[in-house]
Amino acid sequence: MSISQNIELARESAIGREGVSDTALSGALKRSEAALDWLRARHADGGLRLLQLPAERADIASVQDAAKRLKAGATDIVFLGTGGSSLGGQTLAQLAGYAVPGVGSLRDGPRIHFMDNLDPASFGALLEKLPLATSRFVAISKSGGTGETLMQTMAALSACKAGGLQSKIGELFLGLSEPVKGGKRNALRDLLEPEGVAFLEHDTGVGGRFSGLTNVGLLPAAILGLDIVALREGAANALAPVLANKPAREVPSALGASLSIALAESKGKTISAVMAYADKLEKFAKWYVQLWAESLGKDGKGTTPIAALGPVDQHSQLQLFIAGPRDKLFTVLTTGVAGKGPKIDAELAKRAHEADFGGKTIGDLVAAQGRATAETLAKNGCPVRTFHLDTIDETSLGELLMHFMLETIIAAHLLGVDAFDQPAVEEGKILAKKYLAG
Ligand SMILES: O=P(O)(O)OC[C@H]1O[C@](O)(CO)[C@@H](O)[C@@H]1O
Repeated sequence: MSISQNIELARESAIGREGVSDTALSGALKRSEAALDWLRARHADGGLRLLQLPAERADIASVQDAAKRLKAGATDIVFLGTGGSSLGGQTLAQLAGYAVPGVGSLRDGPRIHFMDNLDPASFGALLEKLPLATSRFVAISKSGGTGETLMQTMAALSACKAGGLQSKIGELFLGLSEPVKGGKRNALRDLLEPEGVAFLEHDTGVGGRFSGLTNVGLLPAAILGLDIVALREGAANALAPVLANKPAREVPSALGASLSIALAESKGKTISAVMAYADKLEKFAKWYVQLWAESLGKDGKGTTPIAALGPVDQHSQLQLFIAGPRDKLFTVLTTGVAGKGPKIDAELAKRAHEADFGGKTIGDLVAAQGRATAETLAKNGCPVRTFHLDTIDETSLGELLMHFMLETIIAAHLLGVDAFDQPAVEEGKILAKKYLAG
């Protein structure tokens, strides 16, 4: 295991009445045994594809090949897709420097653009400024029918055609969507295949928000030079305790889910705030928000996820976190940054009235801040669980993603909701299409 979870600062015995009682936690852990049995059964019968992914290697070569083809001669690679068709990829890409606050644009290699939000100004500017002949477009949609992705793809196609690149569309574009089956139409395929665009197949058994470790997330990761097998190996580390038939309290994902739901049910902690102390985990927190929200928010149930980044959000949300309503469970993620980064000159530190900064590294301060935030929250009666990753690499990130996917599935069992659908978002989509047509 390359990550460790600690829930001690979320217990009533440690922080007082706002913490989880032993009785409530034990009750939820007991109920989560059924979820673990279900996961083990689905792993054995292959009924939940997500659980096969950690051991899957058959698709690695096709992802590597596609990455190599896309990268050849490319100045820019544009990912078209939204929600789960983008966030997993962004999370992995950030490990290789994509969109790391402040320094993402300094990365070597092709520029990477994830156009996950639809905005006419951004997309218009992108198409105007991109060197289209050396750009590649990857259109990702499990269903093939998401309006935002179709709009982006059509606009990009038209721009390339207008730029005299009609004969090159097959080289410039790649699609990633479910295969057509049962006569069901797939709009993305209908749009791109007649132009000679090849497709990678979206795993039919893995929903968008759970697809970060399929080719949806692994393709951008491979383009950015990450070790995609190590991502899967990391995921196996999170799955191993589930499969090892351990009791729920020894399975980190079951313990996390039980803590969360026990605190929601017994102490009204209806908000789950994740605060990561690493720029490279900023997208991870956004990915978590979609995963938790779309999987659990059903039938009047669910808890509301919040993403925060440390230390910067100490200067933004922390006041509310510590002194606002007592409705949150905090998850603080720290990494082994002590001793890392630029070292501070002692003389300069004195002149800045911070003599104690002298001889310390930036990582020393960030490590101290992560620890201090968790302890301050706890001292103020706010339940906190901590995660520590010594290194943020492919193995630990793969483990982290799988941990949270398992935790979400187990939490859904505890709440009695279906983790894998999202019926409520369909209503707005239908109405938006009606307004557009009218
Ligand atoms: O991959 P698709 O089918 O384009 O869907 C994109 C996103 O839209 C949703 O279906 C609904 O918002 C998400 O669940 C999904 O990740």
